Amino acid sequence: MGLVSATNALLILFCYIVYKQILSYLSFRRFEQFAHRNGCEPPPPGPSKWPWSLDRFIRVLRIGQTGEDLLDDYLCSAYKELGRYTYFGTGPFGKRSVQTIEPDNIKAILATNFKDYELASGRYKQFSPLLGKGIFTTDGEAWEHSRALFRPQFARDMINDLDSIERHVQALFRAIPKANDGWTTEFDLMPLLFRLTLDTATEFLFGESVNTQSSKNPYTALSGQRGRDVGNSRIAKSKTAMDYDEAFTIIGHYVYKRMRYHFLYFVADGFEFRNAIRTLKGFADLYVRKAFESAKHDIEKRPSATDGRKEKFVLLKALVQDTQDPEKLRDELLALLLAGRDTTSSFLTWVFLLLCRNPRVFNKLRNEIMSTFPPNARKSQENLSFASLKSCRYLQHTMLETLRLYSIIYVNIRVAIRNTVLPIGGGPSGTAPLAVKKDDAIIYSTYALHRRPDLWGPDPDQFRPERWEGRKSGWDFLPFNGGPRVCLGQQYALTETGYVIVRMLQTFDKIEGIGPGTSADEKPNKALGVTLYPRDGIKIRLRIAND
Ligand code: HEM
Repeated sequence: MGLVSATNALLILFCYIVYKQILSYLSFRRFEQFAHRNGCEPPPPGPSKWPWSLDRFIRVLRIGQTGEDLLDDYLCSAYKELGRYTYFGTGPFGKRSVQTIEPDNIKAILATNFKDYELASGRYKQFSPLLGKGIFTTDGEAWEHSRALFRPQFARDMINDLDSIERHVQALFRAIPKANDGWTTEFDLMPLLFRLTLDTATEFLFGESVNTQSSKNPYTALSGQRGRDVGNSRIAKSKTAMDYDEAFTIIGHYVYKRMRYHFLYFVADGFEFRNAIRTLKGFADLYVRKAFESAKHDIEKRPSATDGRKEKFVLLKALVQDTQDPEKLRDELLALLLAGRDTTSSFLTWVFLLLCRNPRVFNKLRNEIMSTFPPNARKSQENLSFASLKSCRYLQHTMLETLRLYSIIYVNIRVAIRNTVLPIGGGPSGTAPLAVKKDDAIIYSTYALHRRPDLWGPDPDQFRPERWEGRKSGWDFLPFNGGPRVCLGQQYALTETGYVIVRMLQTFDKIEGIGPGTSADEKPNKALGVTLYPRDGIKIRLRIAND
């Protein structure tokens, strides 16, 4: 009896496998016909030598030991080796992918054929322990809903509130250690910038800053203040600024590992990761509680309280009106916080590292800032606005050049949800369209795109803001992505970064590099996490300006 049922089970399994093979064959036939109908030709295979690209997979896994630069030595060099900007790869278990840095192809994925793609299910796996189902891990109606909910937060008048940024910039100035010789002492600017953006992002997004910079020592607890502000929760009392800082960093490391480990992503897990996630979730819970408290307060409040004035949009309030589910609310808040904090701080860090490595640009930019925004600090604040920052050309060019060289979200991925076509990259000359099969992953790196010599000139690795003179950016420059899912915080990030640069250069007139990567003859090491940032921070001294 046992033998009969085992034989039956084997037979069923065999039939199932045959059935799946037939389905797969038919689907491939349909795909080939689709490719033929659309005049598509295949792209060249990638540079891997072993089946399923296992050699490249192992190389990525071992990058920590070999010391290779994942972006320069692995990713960009593959395009150089092949002499092509689009190639086809087969990953573990035969998973198909197209790697491309053709502007037309990226435009097709992100805009023209947007409906043919979704965010990789891989992203959900990599981020889900932290973000759950937030704007970064959803597609379709759920994503549209979140985006519509957030959009009013990014309107021009919301971004233009530079007073609140100024308060945090003042806290940054106080945190910079001064010596008695008119210079600062040697210090690492990076952690201070990361704290600055956590403070500004929480104020901008949630109406109340965590003020990590304002405690006497930024590494000690801030719980008293937070406890009072957001209700005496246990979490508020037990966590410190350092915890949050560290939690963000730890999570960044794990997300990077999970990306590198590909289908083995679940191996990059453990107590440290889960603990960091718990810390951040606790952090977001402070704001969830605040949102519920203020919603309750609004219900109790009499309607005349607004005095007929147009009420300011308050994101927390809008979120609470939308959902009463605390977990959903927390997922949304965490997604926004991660988007707002790590990106802008990484961007600011690269700006100052590049200025430090390029004294010529530093001096030119400072001269332009000092003539555009009068030197008197008080007056200069009044002159600073979204519009005046935009009109300071060399400032804008310096920011764009930084984003070109160090694209903060350095690599991205989409998955085809139906058979579709990419306009370029197929055939022997690479000019034919190529067919994309349902479930194929399209991987595009803006880091590599921004360093293509045919698009950016013979010196794509050089920091030269002047290259932006008279240049209009299109699909060859995508630090904020493009199409319907373009970054919501783009203008906010550029305004905040421009503001911080102006205030720093008004206050300090010389920058002297001390740590690794701060001089022009030494390549800075990169750290890849959720964002791309300098691995060694920026160890510098600054001279306090007299003008
Ligand atoms: C230099 C700073 C920033 C860079 C380089 C950047 C880059 C990006 C990129 C590349 C995406 C697209 C991700 C994807 O679809 O795969 C994105 C999306 C997004 N960003 Fe930013 N970002 C920055 C700052 C900010 C800030 C400050 C905020 C909020 C305060 C923000 C909020 C968002 C949101 C909500 C999305 C999701 C849009 C959607 O999926 O519809 N970003 N950002």
